[in-house]
Amino acid sequence: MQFYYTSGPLGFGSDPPNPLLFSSAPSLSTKMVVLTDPALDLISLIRSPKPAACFSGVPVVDLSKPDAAARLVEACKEFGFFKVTDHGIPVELMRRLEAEAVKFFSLPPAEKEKSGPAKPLGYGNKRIGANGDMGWVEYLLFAVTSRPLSCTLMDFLREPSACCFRSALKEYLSAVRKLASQVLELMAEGLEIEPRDVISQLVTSEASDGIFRLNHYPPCPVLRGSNYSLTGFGEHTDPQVISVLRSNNSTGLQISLTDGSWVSVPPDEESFFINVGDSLQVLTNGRFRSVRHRVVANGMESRVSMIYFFGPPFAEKIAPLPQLMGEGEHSLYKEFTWDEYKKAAYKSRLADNRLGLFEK
Ligand SMILES: C=C1C[C@]23C[C@@]1(O)CC[C@H]2[C@@]12CC[C@H](O)[C@@](C)(C(=O)O1)[C@H]2[C@@H]3C(=O)O
Ligand SMILES: O=C(O)CCC(=O)C(=O)O
Ligand SMILES: [Fe+2]
Repeated sequence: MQFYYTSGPLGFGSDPPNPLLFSSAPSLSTKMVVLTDPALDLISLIRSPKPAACFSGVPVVDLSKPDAAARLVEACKEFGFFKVTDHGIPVELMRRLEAEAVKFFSLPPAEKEKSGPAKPLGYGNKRIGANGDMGWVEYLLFAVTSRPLSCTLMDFLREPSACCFRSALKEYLSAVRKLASQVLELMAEGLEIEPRDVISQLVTSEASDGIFRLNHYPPCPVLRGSNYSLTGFGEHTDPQVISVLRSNNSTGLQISLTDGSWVSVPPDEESFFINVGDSLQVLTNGRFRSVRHRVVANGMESRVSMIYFFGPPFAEKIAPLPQLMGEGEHSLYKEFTWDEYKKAAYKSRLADNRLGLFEK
């Protein structure tokens, strides 16, 4: 493959024909590629064609079944990850919000950039966080609390034309908040600890630090016809208690198993995927593992994901729940507040072992 360097913008799907493509040859290995400066970033994101195996073992927790609490605890211990079905949230609501997100991401770059750059909230494009991480992704990151949504909205969402986006977002957030409460209460039940809301109240109080993210991984024309892929969102664990993820029917999400191998999570647009975050690993003194995950974009599909990250109030102490500790059991972690952890997390790179800093 040959690379030529030019200057000019490297855009996403809605832009004019991609300037990276110089010839119409079908495979990456035979393509002549003209590189714009930002395309240098693209090279670092290209991954070799080593596909992760499609994993049929993702634990599925049917919330209507009596064994939900036990299954969920088992999944959190083994994988830190599971899929939730029979959750009662209408798929139409998920599709409504997804359609609004797609509309936003289809706007001309200059329009989208009015809501950016993400610092860390707002519209972001390829740059993830403030410490040099890059991914083939554009996104919107909002702060969401149980306070009125209007407190935390970006300008474009305040405009009368955004009323459908606003109402879908509001309804979706409220439904997912209820789902998270239900899941966290089932966790307490499965762990046999009281009160049942001991974990859920951490993330549903007025002061809880909730973040909502809409991610768009556009197709990448350079990779069409090749079996190369791109780093969409690099490997990491989520710092919060849990993250509730819903995506369209595209592949890309991968999780790391206990042996360090990566497997691909089969998509399911009608279900939710739950990640155990670092804070829940600490609250359970390591019984639950916070799952390392990443998104690999394949260049063909457009992936849209929406993730609600449930964090505790800033002043909350993150320490193992006393109800859970066995006799003589010590905390594996130094004491810290969510504020301290979040500040440290935001100084780290995506792939860093953030909890390592707080291990005893
Ligand atoms: C590189 C970074 C992006 C991130 C903040 C950080 O410095 C390390 C944690 C990252 C993460 C991962 C989960 C969520 O997507 C996120 C919003 C979060 O709370 O922590 C992101 C942060 C981000 O994109 O700003
Ligand atoms: O977009 C996805 O499917 C997952 C992204 C993710 O892990 C994150 O935003 O923290
Ligand atoms: Fe994540």
